[in-house]
Amino acid sequence: MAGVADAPGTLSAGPLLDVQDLHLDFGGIKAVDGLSFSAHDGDILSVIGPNGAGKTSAFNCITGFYKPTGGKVLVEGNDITGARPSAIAARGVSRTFQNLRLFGELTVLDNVRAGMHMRMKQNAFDALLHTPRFRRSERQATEEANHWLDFVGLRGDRGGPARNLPYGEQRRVEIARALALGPRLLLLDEPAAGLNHGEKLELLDLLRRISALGTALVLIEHDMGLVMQVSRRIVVLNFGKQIADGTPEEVRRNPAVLEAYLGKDEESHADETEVPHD
Ligand SMILES: Nc1ncnc2c1ncn2[C@@H]1O[C@H](COP(=O)(O)OP(=O)(O)OP(=O)(O)O)[C@@H](O)[C@H]1O
Repeated sequence: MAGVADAPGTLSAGPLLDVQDLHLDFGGIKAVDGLSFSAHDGDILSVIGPNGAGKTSAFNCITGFYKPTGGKVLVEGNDITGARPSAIAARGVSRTFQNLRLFGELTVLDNVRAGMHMRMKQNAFDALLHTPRFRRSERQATEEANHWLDFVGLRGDRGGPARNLPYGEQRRVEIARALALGPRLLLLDEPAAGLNHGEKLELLDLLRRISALGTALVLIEHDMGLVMQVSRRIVVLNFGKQIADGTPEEVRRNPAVLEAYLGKDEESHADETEVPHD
């Protein structure tokens, strides 16, 4: 049987991520109540639903921050259900958080380099003596960090503390840090939150470029304009239950989805981004 101890990178013809009948209960609250979906290389999939629908809880189960009370999560066919976040990250699963989790006092570059250390071959001896191997790998880490900061389009100062950057720039740094892990699968929790219109357009372009690298993206996002433009598929949750899974067009017309959002129309349209078609 496949397990967490299997060799990483096992090739499989199946989906990259396979979530099967996932459940998470908090006492009497069914935060996630039977979620199933899968994602393949380069996919862009969004998980949407009203506030409290269970989206972040589902992300936390997939990435090991919560232990699901039922169901399975498979990455490349390997069962990672309930594994520690670091073990899941080592499988090529990276994420960002709804609330930024940068090290504010560290430089922008160091924040991104911090994302790489788990895959760098260094030991305490190398670091202490500043061996040629240590210096080489530090140089390589800096080059890679700069590459990812270029990739996300960071304009601000890379040598200063991360907290000095404007909010939209900090969000880019968080994505650069997640990319520096070299993920096969990247989960982004509300990447457009707090961004202005121009920044949302840049985010849309960035998401497409990440997907073009072959990395699968799963987003939680409230901005329906962005979701409808960028997603290949959309999974809809309401009160923990999965009420739809389909293309943007299918989901837009689904009566259960319309009902879940009924009365929230004005609110959801208020932050809608009009983004150009291809
Ligand atoms: N740590 C927790 N303890 C108890 N209940 C929780 C906890 N985390 C989430 N919940 C509950 O689980 C349900 C799902 O919450 P969750 O944050 O996953 O929803 P969400 O769809 O991500 O919402 P939002 O769009 O507002 O971020 C809610 O009823 C919430 O109150």
